[in-house]
Amino acid sequence: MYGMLYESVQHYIQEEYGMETWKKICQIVDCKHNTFKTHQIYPDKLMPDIAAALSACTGESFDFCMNFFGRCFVRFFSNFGYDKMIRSTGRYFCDFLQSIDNIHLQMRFTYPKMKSPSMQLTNMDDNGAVILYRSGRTGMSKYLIGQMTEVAKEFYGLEMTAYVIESQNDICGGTAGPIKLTEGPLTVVVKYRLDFDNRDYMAKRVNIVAHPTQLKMPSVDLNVFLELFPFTFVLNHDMKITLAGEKIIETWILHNPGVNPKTFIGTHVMDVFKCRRPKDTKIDWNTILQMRTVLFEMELIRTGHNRDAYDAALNMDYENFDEMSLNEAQTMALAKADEFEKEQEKEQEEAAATKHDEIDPATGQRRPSVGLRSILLKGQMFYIKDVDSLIFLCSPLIENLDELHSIGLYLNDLNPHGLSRELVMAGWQHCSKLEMMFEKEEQRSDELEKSLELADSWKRQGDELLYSMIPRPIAERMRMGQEHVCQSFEEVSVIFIEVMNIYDSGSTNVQEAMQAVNTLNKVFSALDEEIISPFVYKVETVGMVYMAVSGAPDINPLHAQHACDLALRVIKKVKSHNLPDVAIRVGINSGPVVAGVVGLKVPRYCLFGDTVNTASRMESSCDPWKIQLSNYTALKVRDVGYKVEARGFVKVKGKGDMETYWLLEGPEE
Ligand code: HEM
Ligand SMILES: Nc1nc2c(ncn2[C@@H]2O[C@H](COP(=O)(O)OP(=O)(O)OP(=O)(O)O)[C@@H](O)[C@H]2O)c(=O)[nH]1
Repeated sequence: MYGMLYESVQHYIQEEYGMETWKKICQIVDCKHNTFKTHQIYPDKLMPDIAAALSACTGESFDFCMNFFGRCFVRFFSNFGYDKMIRSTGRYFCDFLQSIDNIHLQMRFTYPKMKSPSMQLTNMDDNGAVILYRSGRTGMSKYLIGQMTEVAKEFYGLEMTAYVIESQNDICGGTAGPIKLTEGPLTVVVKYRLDFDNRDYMAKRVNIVAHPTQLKMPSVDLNVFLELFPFTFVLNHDMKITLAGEKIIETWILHNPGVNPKTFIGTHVMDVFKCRRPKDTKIDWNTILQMRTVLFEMELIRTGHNRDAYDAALNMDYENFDEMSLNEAQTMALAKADEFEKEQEKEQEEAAATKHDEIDPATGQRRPSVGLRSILLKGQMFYIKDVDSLIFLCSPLIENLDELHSIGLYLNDLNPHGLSRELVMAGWQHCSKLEMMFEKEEQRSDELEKSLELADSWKRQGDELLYSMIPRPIAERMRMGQEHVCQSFEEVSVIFIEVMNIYDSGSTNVQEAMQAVNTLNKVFSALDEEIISPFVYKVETVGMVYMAVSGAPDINPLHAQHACDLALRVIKKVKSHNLPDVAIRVGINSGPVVAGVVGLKVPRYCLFGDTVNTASRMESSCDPWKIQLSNYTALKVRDVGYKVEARGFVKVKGKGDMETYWLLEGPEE
């Protein structure tokens, strides 16, 4: 189903139920589309699925939601200017109800793959009307009620109530899908009673019938009709073709080269035509008599090329074949047969080359057939009392020049007074203009999608950069506009790691400096890989020193263990890199700190307090490849199974003698 219907649903759900509800619905139905493209086709099941999800989110019934979507569509398409089309269908609501099919037919160029429903008015009275809806889609019957209710109110100022009189296959559809009792597509048929004040319309009809001065005119010979409408045909009570215009016969021969031309007259209409609209209509005398306001679409059946039958029609005797003895018609027919034969072979090769499933899985729509198109006649069935027959007054529905050619017709075949020629030319211009517009729109929406993806990736990179400078929870709070103030923490564990023997600061050798940077980058990257948020957070690197903390900004009672685990992991990891001469040493201390973001240009998350100073001293007074813990930290982890060894008293700058410990191992796994 075209995206336009989904755009209206998304627009009004966001407007009336809020963005959060829409996001929740997208989650429930697993819809990945940020936006719906008007002219793109999406799976039909999405509509009932969204209704079921909205029903779950709001507690409204499924029918209420589908009705709401129908009303949204009418309100939404007014933004596209289609309201003018609705208002121009007629003075009264009944005029509109009789034109819905035609409205969709006008949309064929804009929505070429549209599979619109058919609606026909079967009865009307002062208090309303009865309408018959047919569709190949399930779940839309309440949607239609919403549309008609909204049109009656918005465009005709009428309060209308509608209810279902009888229905067939009217199930809600969606992911569960329609329950197919028989093979082939499901046809939904629903008969509605519409109650509204219809007195003006009924009164108008009486006046028109009663007043016009009906001049007594001589009756017209039916053949005149057939000249005026060369694609017309006449049906008797058995629905057999008794008369037909020359163009429809000629087209039929063209499409059935192997069949005797004379068999067209006298054949049952359904042996040479398929009734495309209204869908699933029983073609018998009484039914058709009731449907004289309905627009029919009849498609000519093509039996394709059949050489043997063709020759029979030409009663050719190939044994004593003498090209010179052929008459003109036979020569033409023979040439046509050869031409068709070549075209059929080419099409069969093309069809084989591009063999694909009949139904496009993405949209559930039937793929267009390959090869010659048959002709579609659109018109109305009129009863002519004088000859007690039905006449199908119609014109070919041909959208553009390509289709005209594919049917094997020319502009001259189309009756000059009809609109078919204009339709073809307009369609052709319209199509080429529209194709250009579609391409532009597709380009624009693809560019939009790309720029959205680019913006997303920039945002992600920006976030990563930000989180590398400021812990995520702090950054999120600042992004919400919360002023970040300093925070004090009762107890954290601060870890200092220094990379040793990496560079002689007195050296002026550029090569050595670059080597040192590369090695340092390798080591620091290895340390970064061991930082597991939110247990440990990297605070900064200053020179050869890497500083981390556990217990801030996310409070963590196991901060001492997590700090020791990190230290043990990094010693093991850096050792495994076997970098020549390089060593590291680690110092850890636990205690209170104050933490906050400082600076505007390059904001940094910093820790303050003596705990930090002491942790730094634990590192700067540590031996290579060792982990030195302050007394407080060692006692904390020793109680939970970490192996520590007393180092004794160490003279620590600015602290005097301090009792410290080596960390040997983690708790038994
Ligand atoms: C005037 C502007 C209108 C436009 C541009 C329009 C266009 C469309 C389009 C594109 C579809 C989707 C068909 C597909 O994707 O195969 C559709 C379906 C539908 N339209 Fe319209 N339409 C219009 C008016 C109406 C009105 C006034 C009604 C009824 C009151 C109506 C009844 C429906 C229904 C019930 C469907 C659902 C499809 C189904 O049941 O099979 N439309 N329409
Ligand atoms: N990387 C880093 N080091 C810190 C931080 N706070 C303190 N230190 C270090 O911890 C050690 C002890 O700090 P203080 O007791 O203030 O010593 P100081 O006199 O400022 O500096 P020294 O010259 O090292 O004695 C010093 O080497 C500081 O560089 C910090 O936030 N980041």
